[in-house]
Amino acid sequence: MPVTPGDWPGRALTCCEASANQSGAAARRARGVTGSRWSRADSGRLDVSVPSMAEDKGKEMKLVTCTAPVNIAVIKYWGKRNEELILPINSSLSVTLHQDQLKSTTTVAASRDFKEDRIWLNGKEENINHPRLQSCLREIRRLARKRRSSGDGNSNTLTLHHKIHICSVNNFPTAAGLASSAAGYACLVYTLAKLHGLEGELSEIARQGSGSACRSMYGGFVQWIMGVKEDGSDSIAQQIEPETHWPELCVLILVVSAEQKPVGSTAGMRTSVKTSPLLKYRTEIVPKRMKEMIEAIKRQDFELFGQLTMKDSNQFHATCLDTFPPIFYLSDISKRIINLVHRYNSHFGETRVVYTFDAGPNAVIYTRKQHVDEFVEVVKHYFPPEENGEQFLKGLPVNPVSVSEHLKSSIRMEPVKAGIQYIINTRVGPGPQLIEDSNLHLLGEDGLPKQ
Ligand SMILES: Nc1ncnc2c1ncn2[C@@H]1O[C@H](COP(=O)(O)OP(=O)(O)OP(=O)(O)O)[C@@H](O)[C@H]1O
Ligand SMILES: C[C@@](O)(CCOP(=O)(O)OP(=O)(O)O)CC(=O)O
Repeated sequence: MPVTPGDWPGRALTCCEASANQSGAAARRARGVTGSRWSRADSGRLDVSVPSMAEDKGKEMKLVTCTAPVNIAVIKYWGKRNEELILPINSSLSVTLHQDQLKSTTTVAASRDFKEDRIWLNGKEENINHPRLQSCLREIRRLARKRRSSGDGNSNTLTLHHKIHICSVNNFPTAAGLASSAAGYACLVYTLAKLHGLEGELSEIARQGSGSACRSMYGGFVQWIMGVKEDGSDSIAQQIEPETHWPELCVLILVVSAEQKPVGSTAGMRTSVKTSPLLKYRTEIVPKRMKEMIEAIKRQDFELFGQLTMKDSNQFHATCLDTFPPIFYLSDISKRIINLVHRYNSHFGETRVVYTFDAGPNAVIYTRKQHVDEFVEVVKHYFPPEENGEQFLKGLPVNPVSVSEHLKSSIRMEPVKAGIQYIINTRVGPGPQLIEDSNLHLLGEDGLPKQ
């Protein structure tokens, strides 16, 4: 999906939920809906009210909208021991990115007038029978029934019997190695939980949409504990520190390519599990790395955090190369970025910037506030943006500074024009949010995507 400049300015969001009482006409429209045709509610205002049991007997549609963040692992998850339940072969750890820059937004509507469950993703109707989507829907409904029968919480009986419509958008490229599945499934599970009035541990369900999604259920610094139980009930995410813990930590995403990647994470890790001896060795190394990484984060030790992050990214990509046939996620530009980071750090004799790469060529750079301006300038110098290209710097503002000749002579690299398409400047952020403003629902009064 192309990213339009209008996607970038962020908005702080708060909580609430809304239900729309449909007019008879709107309800009839929803009943008559077929195929993937989009139509727009012709009468404007949504009547926002919390449904009561009396209203339940009438034509009632309950709408909930939430957002969820992307997370980028510093200790990577790669490989499953159970494909169906999505149970990993090692624990992993990530940083949740701020939703002012990158987020999924999902609206779920429940109505007795809906004939079937449906989903629209980034403006296009998708198959609701996708097994991972079905796992999330099934598990949320199971949890809602369980909570209801145990009289726990305020689980909402109204919505349990109704079919639902789901509409979701990402404000960044989907399936391009920017963790859209993590934000997307976390958002879906969180929104469904709000619809059913469910609180508490939900990462076990998000995990069944996409493994890395369980970590997007929390803000700040998050570990996914691999667990040992066969039913996966102990394979859950846990927050290590909240988003406020390390205020100097900054994140730059260097987008090399926003194209869909040739080998998806699911297929890639499946082949690695079958063929890579290095991946087996990795499972022995990760437990110690996890401990050290948690310590580094707690102590705000950037040197250790950085060394572990880069080594873990490199080992993940070495595992991909050790897979047979090999998987290449890093491009020549990615490798140049790796060299640039090492030369930059060695010029200063300390770790100032660190890289990590997921299943794609885009670099995620972790650094501290005091180095952002200079490093962005260095990136611009070695990867000069295309004139008339799209806006190069998105997200948080950066102050222009000059790069010293001394630094340039240490780095000594040939600039590559337009090697990097754009940079997203962001920071550590909170977990999923419920949206208060009913104007922001992605589904209209008729239960169909607004155009
Ligand atoms: N907002 C969303 N709501 C529901 N599902 C989504 C959403 N966004 C993405 N997905 C699902 O995730 C899939 C993309 O996942 P994929 O792993 O291929 O890419 P990625 O998550 O962007 O990259 P990576 O996991 O390697 O960082 C989509 O095809 C779709 O099925
Ligand atoms: C390289 C990674 O980003 C892999 C993410 O894999 P996914 O979570 O997308 O895979 P599935 O569980 O099959 O959906 C590393 C990470 O995020 O830890």
